[in-house]
Amino acid sequence: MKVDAVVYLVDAFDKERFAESKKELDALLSDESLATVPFLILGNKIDLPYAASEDELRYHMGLTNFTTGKGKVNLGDTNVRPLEVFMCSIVRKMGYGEGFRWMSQYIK
Ligand SMILES: Nc1nc2c(ncn2[C@@H]2O[C@H](COP(=O)(O)OP(=O)(O)OP(=O)(O)O)[C@@H](O)[C@H]2O)c(=O)[nH]1
Repeated sequence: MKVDAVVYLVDAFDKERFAESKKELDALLSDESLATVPFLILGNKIDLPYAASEDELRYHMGLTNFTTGKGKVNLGDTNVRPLEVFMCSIVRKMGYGEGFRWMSQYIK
């Protein structure tokens, strides 16, 4: 089975479960069959006042200095896997569009 991309949705409000979520994400990130597959990490529920910020989420997921940049970043002639964090609110229909647009540039 060919996987084009991975979208990983984290509940940014459920801080108690960040460690659990990081563990699952690490397992996917270290899966050899996904080594070159773009990863979109969505931090959901930012409409809630105590939801984690993007920086907090990045930190707790162990992604600080590991994300590859928003906007158009050409990784074509590198073997760097595209990975970015976008914050969103699914109920408010906000934020994930940017994430999916970012991801689409890396899908052949
Ligand atoms: N405030 C808010 N609630 C949301 C959002 N997206 C989903 N929900 C709510 O979250 C609930 C579903 O919940 P989760 O507990 O996140 O679901 P889950 O990931 O399937 O379950 P767990 O594995 O137990 O976390 C529903 O009541 C949704 O309405 C959002 O962007 N903002």
